[in-house]
Amino acid sequence: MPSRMEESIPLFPDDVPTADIYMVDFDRLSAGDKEEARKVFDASRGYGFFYLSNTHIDFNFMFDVANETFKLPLDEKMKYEMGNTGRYFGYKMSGSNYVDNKGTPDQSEFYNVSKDDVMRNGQYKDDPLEHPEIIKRRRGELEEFMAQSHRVVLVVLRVLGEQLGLGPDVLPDLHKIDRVGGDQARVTHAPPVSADTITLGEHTDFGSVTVLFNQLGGLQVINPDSYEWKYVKPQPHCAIINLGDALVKLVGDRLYSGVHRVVGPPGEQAQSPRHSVVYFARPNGHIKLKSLLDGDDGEDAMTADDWIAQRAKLRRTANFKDDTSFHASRGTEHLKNRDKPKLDKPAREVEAV
Ligand SMILES: O=C(O)CCC(=O)C(=O)O
Ligand SMILES: [Fe+2]
Repeated sequence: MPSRMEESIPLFPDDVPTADIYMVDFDRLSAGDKEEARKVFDASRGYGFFYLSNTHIDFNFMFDVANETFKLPLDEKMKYEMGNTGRYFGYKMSGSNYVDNKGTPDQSEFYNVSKDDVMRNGQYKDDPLEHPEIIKRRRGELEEFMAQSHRVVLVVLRVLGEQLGLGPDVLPDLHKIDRVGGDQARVTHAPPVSADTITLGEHTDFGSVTVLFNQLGGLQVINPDSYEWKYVKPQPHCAIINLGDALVKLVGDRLYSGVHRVVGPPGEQAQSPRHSVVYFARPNGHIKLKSLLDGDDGEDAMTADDWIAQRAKLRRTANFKDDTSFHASRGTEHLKNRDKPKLDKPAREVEAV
């Protein structure tokens, strides 16, 4: 039976182009089902996006967190603003990132919460970050949300590593939940705008694996063959999983980080403000983003922490100068008609995981 919240959400229209992406069952995937593993691998070399059902992640409370956080007065939220230096935790005000190569400001607010802060890892053990009361109050639930999301990410990494011939533990070992890094939970808000307004500009995610929940349409992903934008239709109770550039670097371009953006919700949904809830898993901060499959010595590779800081900083409107600074802010998304991910050795038969 649909929940009250779902009943009150206007229907996603059936006359807009939607991405034909796989639905994967997490219970079956984590039990070693080969067909589900094949779908994950195919998706990771196609759109770079797939749906995941049965994640067992308690995410509904995060929509309440989003609602209450973004309703706070701007001067309260600005106490936690992340600034222009590459710090990526705290509040991002609407307009502080840009959406295109002309520097057009975005229309999205974020509140990013660090996994290490919530779990009191490393420097946060004795010195946690300041947050609005609404976030502080929910620390226990946030910790649970992060742990459950991270568990899903580790299964996805294990399955992908096996199929690339890396073995099951290599990628999970670079994403230890109790080691410091840039992993974070995010809530977002965009005001009701028309479907041709870009609220969050075209990008690839910076990290390894993203676990996303949304209720309203507006997320669009590029079809890697036709290079056309397609909507990702929200599926009730399911996560949307996508890969980020840090993982693509670790596997030497053999997987694909989907290019995506957010526009105003389509059809009747356009009158609604839009929230989304995200967990971004990133490699542990000291990990060098070098290919694990090409004998790369990593001499010129950036660390995961430096990579995030560079991208976060250069996407800020305050740091936008011209087309050159715009291109410097990018991961792999500007490579129009990117080569299909390379796979110079055949994918290994998927083994029971
Ligand atoms: O709001 C969404 O559906 C996607 C958000 C997103 O792409 C991001 O925060 O990186
Ligand atoms: Fe994203």
